[in-house]
Amino acid sequence: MVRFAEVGLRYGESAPEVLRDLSFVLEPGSFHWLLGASGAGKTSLLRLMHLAARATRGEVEVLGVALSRTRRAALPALRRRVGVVYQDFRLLPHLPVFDNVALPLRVAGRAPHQIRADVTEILRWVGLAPKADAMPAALSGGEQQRVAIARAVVMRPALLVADEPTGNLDIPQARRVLSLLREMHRLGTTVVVATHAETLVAEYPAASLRLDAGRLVSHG
Ligand SMILES: Nc1ncnc2c1ncn2[C@@H]1O[C@H](COP(=O)(O)OP(=O)(O)OP(=O)(O)O)[C@@H](O)[C@H]1O
Repeated sequence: MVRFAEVGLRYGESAPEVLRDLSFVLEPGSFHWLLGASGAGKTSLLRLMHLAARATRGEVEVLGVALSRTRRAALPALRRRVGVVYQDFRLLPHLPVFDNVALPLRVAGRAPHQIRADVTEILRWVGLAPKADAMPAALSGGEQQRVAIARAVVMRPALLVADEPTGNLDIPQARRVLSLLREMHRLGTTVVVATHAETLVAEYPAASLRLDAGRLVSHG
């Protein structure tokens, strides 16, 4: 579950709040679009959800953990339960596909045979098993995004957030990426997808959070 109560965020002490008075609950296993004009605060809201930023007021609870009452030392373990996908993929360019996907498992200290099995399985799931040894630059944008999704879900996160994941893709590639995010939802993951892609939203009507100038203007 994700719960925000009266949350505000400002970047710097004298800066204005970019998120204001956000209160909502996302039930476990739900799928939400995150909508709003450019600058409305979508990326900032997702950063709070994947613990890349800390609320400057109010309470954020991620997967049942109230962050204001949590020691810093406990955050890496919580972070490992949240998968993140970005518009610009953020793959490591000097590593082949397999190693990009293996990275979170290596950081978590998993055994090599387990890493091989998990990465092979997840690459098959995103349809990229034959590209395991390819370098990211040799892949299409859609393929790179599917590698990024594989890396985000290889730790089997309970929460998956995607920030404009189809922004750099054409419609067929975007549909394929979205179908993977939907499949994660079908498998029980809580999923939040920020997007401007009204075509995709129309094709897949789902609950949404809509921001306007840092405020939540609709949820449902
Ligand atoms: N690191 C930062 N430092 C200072 N201000 C920031 C920072 N990141 C975002 N902002 C400001 O916060 C506000 C919300 O930005 P944010 O990126 O969250 O919006 P967004 O809805 O994701 O926009 P877009 O759709 O263009 O990506 C903007 O006014 C932006 O300038």
